[in-house]
Amino acid sequence: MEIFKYLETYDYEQVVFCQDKESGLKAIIAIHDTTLGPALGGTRMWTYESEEAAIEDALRLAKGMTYKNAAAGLNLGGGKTVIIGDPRKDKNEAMFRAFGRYIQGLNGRYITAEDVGTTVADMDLIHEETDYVTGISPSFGSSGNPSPVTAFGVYRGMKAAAKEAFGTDSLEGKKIAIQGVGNVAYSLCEYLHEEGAQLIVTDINKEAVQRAVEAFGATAVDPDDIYGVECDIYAPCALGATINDKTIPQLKARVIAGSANNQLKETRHGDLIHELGIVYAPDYVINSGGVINVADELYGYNYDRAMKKVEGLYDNIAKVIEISKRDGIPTYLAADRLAEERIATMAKSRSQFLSNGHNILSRR
Ligand SMILES: NC(=O)c1ccc[n+]([C@@H]2O[C@H](COP(=O)([O-])OP(=O)(O)OC[C@H]3O[C@@H](n4cnc5c(N)ncnc54)[C@H](O)[C@@H]3O)[C@@H](O)[C@H]2O)c1
Ligand SMILES: CC(C)C[C@H](N)C(=O)O
Repeated sequence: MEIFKYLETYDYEQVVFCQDKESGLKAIIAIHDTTLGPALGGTRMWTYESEEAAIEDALRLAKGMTYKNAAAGLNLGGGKTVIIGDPRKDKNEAMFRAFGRYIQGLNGRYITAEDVGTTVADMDLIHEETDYVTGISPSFGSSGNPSPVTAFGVYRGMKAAAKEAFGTDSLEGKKIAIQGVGNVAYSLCEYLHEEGAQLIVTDINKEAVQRAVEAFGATAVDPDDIYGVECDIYAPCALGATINDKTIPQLKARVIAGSANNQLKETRHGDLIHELGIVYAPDYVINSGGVINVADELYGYNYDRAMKKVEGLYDNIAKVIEISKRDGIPTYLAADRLAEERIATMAKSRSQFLSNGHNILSRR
């Protein structure tokens, strides 16, 4: 990978490599764009096949956060961290403390939170070293685990997409196929069950499936069978890239709305589902409830205020659908347009000179 060429092509600002031999920390902080404000994005801990794969993931995820935060209406830029390691075996206190010091060194250009493989307890350790961390324990007056709020946002966005496909946003009696019933999807199931939807679930973890079957009367299917089940809505809530050449021909759903990041394997798959008339709620718009929730901590966390904002994801998805119809483009492109237009507008409105503590006048 020619790293500077890549950074230049996709307009990245900064990449920071962090290592601490004693604790085993190997982390990459990628800051994509801070036009709207400091870069906020979670820390993912994962066993990568190679260092190059880890760098690529950090870069891809950081750019995704620029778009997610912009489309969510947050005054925040995009960044992300990956820590190379097995979250079940390789974590220790010193590692997260060392990482916290690296974040502090960025002096507020990057703010972190949870992502795959990291928890509220890890954020609390980072918080020992820096204030530039969110999603820490509610005992600090913070928002804690973002997953239930992400789920609420997915529920609201799903209703908006259903309105477009079925003419009503009621999910009562709708058959909804859910891939992965982890943290986000279990809470999502609660909302859907409450509204009277029929749930079909799958997970590679049999206990997670059993829990959903018992709590919500869900029907369980094998992981490979979820794409082809008779349903109205497909909710990808596990990994990315599940909308691809192999799965699209199997889909019976008229709506795709789920929490997973990077659902389209390639952008052309977004074109394909659009041509098939499937209403796709773009991943980074519908799953932005978590980041909206943790971002509220920056104002002094207020649960009701955060939930009110997340409730508004119904309107965000409706807006994306409206742009898609107005401009005759797939919804994934409409979402990009929404984010890019906001960044461009704010960049213009900020071009006015503002004196700060480090300009020449202050040194006189
Ligand atoms: N947690 C949040 O607030 C949040 C916010 C935005 C986006 N997301 C995204 O939503 C998705 C789910 O997040 P989560 O926090 O619930 O994670 P999680 O790890 O709690 O849940 C994911 C579930 O998917 C299952 N799974 C993995 N591979 C599978 C497969 N091939 N088939 C079926 N099931 C499979 C896992 O066993 C697990 O139960 C992730 O893609 C994450 O990046 C989460
Ligand atoms: C800041 C975090 C809560 C972000 C979350 N991991 C996401 O992908 O949106």
